Amino acid sequence: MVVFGLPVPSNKIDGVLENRLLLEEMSYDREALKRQHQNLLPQLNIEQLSVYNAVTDSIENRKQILMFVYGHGGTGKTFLWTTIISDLRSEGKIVLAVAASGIASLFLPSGTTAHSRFKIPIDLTEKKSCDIKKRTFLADLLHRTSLIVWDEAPMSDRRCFEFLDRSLRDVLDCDDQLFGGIYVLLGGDFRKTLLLNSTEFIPMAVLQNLFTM
Ligand SMILES: Nc1ncnc2c1ncn2[C@@H]1O[C@H](COP(=O)(O)OP(=O)(O)OP(=O)(O)O)[C@@H](O)[C@H]1O
Repeated sequence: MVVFGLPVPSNKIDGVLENRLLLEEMSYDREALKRQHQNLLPQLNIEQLSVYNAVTDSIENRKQILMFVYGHGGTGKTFLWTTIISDLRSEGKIVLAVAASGIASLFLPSGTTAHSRFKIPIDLTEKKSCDIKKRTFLADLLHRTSLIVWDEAPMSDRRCFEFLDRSLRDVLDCDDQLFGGIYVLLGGDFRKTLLLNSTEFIPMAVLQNLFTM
């Protein structure tokens, strides 16, 4: 760069360029996202808007939000996620959009499965946490993450949340806060659950205790 008289990138940018995971999350077309957000926001109904305001206010005020958005199919959860995600990503913030299944993740903007994103073990009986190590690209990404959106959450085994909680507390060195202090927005429909053993669900009472619903 110096030889060709070009500006040398700072060490900070070097870190981002090296980390493919971070680069992916920071390469969105922010102008296009801004336009998308400007188009979607005025269309939100009152309930969608109240969730939108709660999430954006909490991020602005740096007060952790743990929220569960419960709505049956077709009530506009994906529409709401897209509005929130386009807003935050247009401001350069990192939002990790995940879903319980691959099919559901396709409906989220740049969504992935929770298992793939957080390295949740396939066999949940074998381990006690996700395979996330400190000082890795994934740990760096999580350090910079503003919000996790987890769609179709009732379809995920409760151990997925427990493993992620445990791992984030460890990786983010924040043992006294749920999910290591990361803001978490869960959503889904309890009527759309797989026929699992009842001990594999997140009990409703636990959700009501920890999350705003
Ligand atoms: N506020 C809104 N204004 C206009 N259209 C909306 C609004 N909210 C939702 N929709 C439309 O309603 C339809 C269903 O919404 P959406 O897919 O977000 O529901 P969902 O709750 O995610 O459904 P599912 O749980 O089955 O995935 C979509 O076509 C979406 O564009």
